[in-house]
Amino acid sequence: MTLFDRLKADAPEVWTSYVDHPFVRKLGQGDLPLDAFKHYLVQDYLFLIQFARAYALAIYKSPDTGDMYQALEGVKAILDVELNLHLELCREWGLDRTAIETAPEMTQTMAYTRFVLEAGMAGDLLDLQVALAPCILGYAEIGRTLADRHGDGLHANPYRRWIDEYSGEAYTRVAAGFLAWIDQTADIYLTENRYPRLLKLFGKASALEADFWQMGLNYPGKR
Ligand SMILES: Cc1ncc(C[n+]2csc(CCO)c2C)c(N)n1
Repeated sequence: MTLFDRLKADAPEVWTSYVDHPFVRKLGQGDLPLDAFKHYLVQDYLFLIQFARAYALAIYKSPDTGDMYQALEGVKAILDVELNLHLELCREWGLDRTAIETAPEMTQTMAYTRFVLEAGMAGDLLDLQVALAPCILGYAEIGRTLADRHGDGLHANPYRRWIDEYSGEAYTRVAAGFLAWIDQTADIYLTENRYPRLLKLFGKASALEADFWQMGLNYPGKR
């Protein structure tokens, strides 16, 4: 069993509250209000800036160069791919980079990103990876679930691009690489007596992901 499967099995409720959140269901059904998605995506851009810093911290916390290169791939995936995908989508709604980067950061965005950064600063690479895991592996699970559940109707779904991105081959490979990377670190650092603390980090990060979706549903101007 992978460390990720063990963590999920020990935190089933909070994990489901994240990967099966009403925001995710609506995204898959295509009936999520566009204003909710826009609000989410602008905050997600701000989230990713901090997340790139967390991945950069993983380079600093790496025990060897193999880990450093793995973490570097994560930094590049965010700065070269993810942020540009967000900018492209936002441009279609008339929002440019300056508008997004000067948008006020929501409390939920701040809470989640600073939590991950703090987990990494206070701990070792394994703590940081466990705090990052719901984000990296949860989106792969969500993408796969939505593509399986709504595959036939996706051509008519306005959020198809997002679902295609996270269910696609390239992202599936990123997630598989991350899954193997955590287990490799666990082989070095994991002892049974530190498992409860890792489970707490995993549960908290998953809860903060669910809060992030909820923030999207509570978009400004919602009646
Ligand atoms: C709130 C929130 N959680 C997770 C992701 C997913 N994600 C974050 S960084 C990254 C690229 C990793 O290589 C991916 C897929 C997101 N965008 N926003």
